[in-house]
Amino acid sequence: MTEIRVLDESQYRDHHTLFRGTLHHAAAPDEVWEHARNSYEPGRSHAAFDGAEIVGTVQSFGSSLVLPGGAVVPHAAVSRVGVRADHTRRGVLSSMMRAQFDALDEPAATLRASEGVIYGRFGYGVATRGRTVRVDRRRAAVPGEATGRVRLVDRDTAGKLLPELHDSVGMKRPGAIGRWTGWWELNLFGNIKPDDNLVSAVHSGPDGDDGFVVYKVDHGDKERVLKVYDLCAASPAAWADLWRYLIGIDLVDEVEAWLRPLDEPLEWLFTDPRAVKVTEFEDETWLRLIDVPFMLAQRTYADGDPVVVGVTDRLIPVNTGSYLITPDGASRTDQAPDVELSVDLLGALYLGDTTFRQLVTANRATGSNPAAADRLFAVSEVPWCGTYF
Ligand SMILES: CC(=O)SCCNC(=O)CCNC(=O)[C@H](O)C(C)(C)COP(=O)(O)OP(=O)(O)OC[C@H]1O[C@@H](n2cnc3c(N)ncnc32)[C@H](O)[C@@H]1OP(=O)(O)O
Repeated sequence: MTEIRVLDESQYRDHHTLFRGTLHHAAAPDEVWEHARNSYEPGRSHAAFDGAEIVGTVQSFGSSLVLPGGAVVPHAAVSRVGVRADHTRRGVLSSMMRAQFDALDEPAATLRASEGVIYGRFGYGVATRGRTVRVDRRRAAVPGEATGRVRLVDRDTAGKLLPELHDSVGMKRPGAIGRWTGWWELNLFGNIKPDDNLVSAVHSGPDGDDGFVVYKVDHGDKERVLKVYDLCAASPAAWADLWRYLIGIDLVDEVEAWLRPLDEPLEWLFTDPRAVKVTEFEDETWLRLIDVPFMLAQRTYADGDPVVVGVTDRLIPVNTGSYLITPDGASRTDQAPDVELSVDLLGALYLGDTTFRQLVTANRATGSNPAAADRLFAVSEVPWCGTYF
């Protein structure tokens, strides 16, 4: 019999070690733990206990989420989900997920999934996706002249400047999430070996700093690949200048950027569209609407006739019901639904990555006129997060 408990500070390292073990990694050495410990926030780490032993973990970080229309709501970034191999497939994760939903104050949660079959049953749906691109540096040219300036910054400067810039520049597109202090420490600046040549560059335009890129050059046997980890820009001009800068760096064969927005118009930026090869499409954000009425009321809708959406939620039954969606907003209703779907699929639709028509075609939702719902849920920009955790 396992019991789910919220951990205190003295148990965080055991939590971390158990989770790493489920990914087949050894326990973190002290120098890595020094950075990882700062990502633990009070009251946000659950573990499953079998007697005195931890056999499962879940965790979340306090964050925010940008919605269609620009509203920003609190959001929980869920991570470090793992169950010890000798305790899997007996409901441990299911119990931890329930305990986590009960404990969370945020109306929505997102995660990155290790496998595609795990999280739908818990109400998470694929809400943003990304594409990995490789740019042949010698074939890529950006017409015109740079309009701003790109300057390299050292790691200490980047550690102060980039979080501020992400807050102002990176929180525009629906799907973007606020980065917590521990994210920066663990992902970009803390957990980096001294010989890792991670480079940060900041763009400034007429109104000051308005974009940045973080990258590293890998020296392979045959080719040198510049890998872009992070690229944010406030304007098309800053975005074009940052790419112009990247393809201008000497002793590089290819520029690879992982999980970029599906609508990033690189093929239109370079004179030769074939300089860009898409090497992968991947799901990025898995979104769980925890408070469905609140979340439906927070995003905006396009013009169109009113539609009633019927939602079923097995784990959080209070969400189950019908919602009237109009160009002015969303509210509960007793009317019969025009389209019906489960909460994981509402998560997939919510930011605009997929459509009712696609889900009805794939037999995942029902309704005779999905196009009417799609008109209301239509967005002008493909949602994308850009923050891996
Ligand atoms: C956000 C992140 O941290 S992503 C990282 C996720 N962690 C990992 O991938 C680490 C390795 N895997 C694990 O630790 C475990 O297998 C977990 C956490 C994925 C699943 O934990 P479990 O305790 O086995 O899940 P639980 O027993 O509650 O399963 C619930 C249901 O999901 C199914 N399920 C769970 N994991 C999987 C899986 N990997 N593949 C297929 N089905 C799965 C179960 O069969 C069960 O189905 P049922 O309700 O029809 O019986």
